[in-house]
Amino acid sequence: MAAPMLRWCCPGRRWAFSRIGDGSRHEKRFPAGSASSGKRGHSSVAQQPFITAQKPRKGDHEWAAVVGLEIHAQIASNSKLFSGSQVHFAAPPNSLVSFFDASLPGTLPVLNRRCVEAAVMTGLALGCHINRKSLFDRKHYFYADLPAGYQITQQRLPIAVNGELAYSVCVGKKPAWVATRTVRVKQIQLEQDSGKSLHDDPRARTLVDLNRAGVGLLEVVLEPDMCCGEEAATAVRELQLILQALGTSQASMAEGQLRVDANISVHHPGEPLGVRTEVKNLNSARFLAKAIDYEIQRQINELENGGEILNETRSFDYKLGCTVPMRDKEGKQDYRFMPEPNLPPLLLYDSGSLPAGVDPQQVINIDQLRERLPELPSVTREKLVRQYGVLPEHSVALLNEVGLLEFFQNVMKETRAEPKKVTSWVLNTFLGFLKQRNLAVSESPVTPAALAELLDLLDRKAISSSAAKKVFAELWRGEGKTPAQIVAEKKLELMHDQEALEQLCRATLEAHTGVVTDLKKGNPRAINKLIGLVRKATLGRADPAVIKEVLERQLSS
Ligand SMILES: Nc1ncnc2c1ncn2[C@@H]1O[C@H](COP(=O)(O)OP(=O)(O)OP(=O)(O)O)[C@@H](O)[C@H]1O
Ligand SMILES: [Mg+2]
Ligand SMILES: [Mg+2]
Repeated sequence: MAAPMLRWCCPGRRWAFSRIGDGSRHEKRFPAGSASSGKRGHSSVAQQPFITAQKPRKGDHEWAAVVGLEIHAQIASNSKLFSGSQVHFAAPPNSLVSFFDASLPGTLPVLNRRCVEAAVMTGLALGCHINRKSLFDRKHYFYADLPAGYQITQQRLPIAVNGELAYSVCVGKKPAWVATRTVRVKQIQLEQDSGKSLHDDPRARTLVDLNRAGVGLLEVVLEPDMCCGEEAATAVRELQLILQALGTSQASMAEGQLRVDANISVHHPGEPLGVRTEVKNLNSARFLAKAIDYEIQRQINELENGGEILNETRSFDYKLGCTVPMRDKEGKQDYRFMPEPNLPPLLLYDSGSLPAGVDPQQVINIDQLRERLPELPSVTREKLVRQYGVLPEHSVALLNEVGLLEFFQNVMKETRAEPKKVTSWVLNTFLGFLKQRNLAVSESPVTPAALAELLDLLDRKAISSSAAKKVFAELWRGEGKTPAQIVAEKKLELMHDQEALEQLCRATLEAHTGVVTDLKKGNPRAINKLIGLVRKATLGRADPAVIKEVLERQLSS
């Protein structure tokens, strides 16, 4: 499929800072330091330069893209939203289904306190207003994995409204900027998940697994404040980190605990927003970004060719890299919303409004939940910058990989090396090894203690940095040797015998008179050649700075 030329702008690109939406979006920027994060080889979208489209050429119509997300996060709870069935990933099909989940007549919903607390905590963390009264509604649609024929959700009066999600992006290449952007949170609603339909194509049948039916979900609805796939993926990543920090959802996209519907439209800047399409059920940050960018281009092409955009539901074909209309969702669906008659309004209290003498187990006190809020990722990042002098974009990278921050902090506890050095080793060497082998931090054969010891050796100049790389590669083999043992076995310790080094330098100068002549003629590279020759003769065990000093002294004498 040939990629058509992009002619859309995203606020934040160096060439187009126009604002779209209703103007509430804002951005704070600060320099990200000298190191460009784009070349670090990280997979995270937040680490890539934030430029994906071409500058419109003179005469081109400029297009602005608008993206709004609906994010479904599975609540981390032992039991379902309205029944006592357990919640487990990958349990045998239909092994976690109560009569209520299967919609047998005569069964009634009982609200799970833990799910309500998770919604309130998430709302508080996103600066939402928590509604003291919220309502449950039935949303009707027919699907084999929805036995009741409706889903219980909060359409009329959701539990939390009007919040804000702030996230950091690296903008530009060199110099890079870390910019903080915000997207408005329209609402957070509690709702039930559906079951799963397993399509057995060879036998032309569909099997239904109801284990997921009735699991509690938080639907976080974001206003249409974003403008491209990368921005949306970065916002989702931040929300994922927040949910994980709160413990309200494990939010693993791979395990389907975080699923995103992306709403996308395009318009000419200054004109009303265009008709949106909705790309359903994206469960990877990469596919989310790809699906959105594809859909933006498709809509622009369609409109430029005289076509129109239908308000339709689409899915992303990740093999072809394109969005396609969903056959079963053609046309606007009528969900026939109605109040859920079996659930009374959900009432929440704060310390001031708590009725006297009430059983604390029977009510939820928002103020108590506020006190239980843990440190949020944005605060952790600020602390890293303040406490260790870590560059802002490095603080983003440290939080972006599960377990990486803890690894970094554990190395810091045990080493004398500077935080800057530790950050560089953790983000470049350590993360590089992990990425190359597609491993998680928890699967690393190198422990924080081993890396700390290695960095100590480097810090007291016992080994050179190239030797340190060799030691790290050896540690990665996971044979249980300590860095000091590897250094001793491989004879990697720096040469401290000054007399021997002097002799090697002298011998090198005598054996390579051509290079010496070159140097004297003013070729600046010749000295590096000589340093390289001496290093080779020492098997990489001499410090290049010391070699240079000796060579220059001998040459001038
Ligand atoms: N013109 C637009 N372009 C892009 N996104 C839009 C536009 N208008 C609204 N949106 C986004 O569409 C989403 C609407 O979500 P909401 O849950 O309110 O309704 P829905 O999609 O109709 O319902 P459902 O939950 O059944 O999918 C929001 O994320 C909002 O930001
Ligand atoms: Mg929705
Ligand atoms: Mg929707």
